[in-house]
Amino acid sequence: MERLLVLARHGQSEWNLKNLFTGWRDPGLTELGVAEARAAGRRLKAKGIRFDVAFTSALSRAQRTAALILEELGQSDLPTIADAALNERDYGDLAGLNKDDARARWGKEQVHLWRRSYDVPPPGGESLKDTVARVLPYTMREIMPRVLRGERVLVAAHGNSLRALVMVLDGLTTETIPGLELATGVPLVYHLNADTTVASKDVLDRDA
Ligand SMILES: O=C(O)[C@@H](CO)OP(=O)(O)O
Repeated sequence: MERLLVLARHGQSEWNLKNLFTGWRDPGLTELGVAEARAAGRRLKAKGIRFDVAFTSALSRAQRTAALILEELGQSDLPTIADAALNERDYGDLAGLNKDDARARWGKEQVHLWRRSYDVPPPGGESLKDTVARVLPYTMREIMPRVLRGERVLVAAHGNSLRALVMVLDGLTTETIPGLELATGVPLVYHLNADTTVASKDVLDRDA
C-alpha cells in the first residue's frame, strides 16, 4: 500500500523578501512566491503525484501555496483542512523586526539560537520544542491515520512547523536540528512504512 506524505514550505512571502521575522503574522506571497508554489506543483505533477487530502495552516501564505499546488495538479476541488496547529513558530516580540537589525542589536549567535536551536524560545515566542509540542500531536491525530489508511496527503505549511515534523520523521537530534533549513517551494516527498518510519524521501529541488 502507498503511504504518501508530501511536505511543502510556502513560497516566498512579502516578509521573507523584506527579511522580517514573520511567525504568526500574515503577509501574502510575493510574485516569486506564487511562481515557486506553482513550480512545486508542476514538479509533483511530473512525478505523477496526486493527493486525496491537503492540510495547511491558518495563515494565508501556506493556504495560497496549497491552492496553487493543487491548481497545477488539476485538483483545485480537493478537500483542504486548515488548522493553526500547523502555523509557523510564534516569533513573539521578534515578529515584524528586521533580521539584520536583530543581529546588530542582540548579536549573531543569540539570533541564530532563537532561529535554529531546539529549545531556546525567542522573547515571548515559541522554541522549536514548543512548536513540536503542537505540530506532533496534531499530526499523530489528524494526518498520520490518513497516511496509514493509504490516503495521499499534502501538508503545505512553514519553515519551522515543517522543521518540527522533519525532525521527527528523519530522526534528527537536538544537536543536528540546527543545521536543517527548508527552502521555499521545495516539496519533500515521503513514503512511509506501516510503522510510520520512512521508507523513502525525495527532495523535489528546483532542478529535480
Ligand atoms: O520569519 C519567520 O517566520 C521564519 C520563516 O520565514 O524565519 P526563520 O528563517 O527565522 O525561521
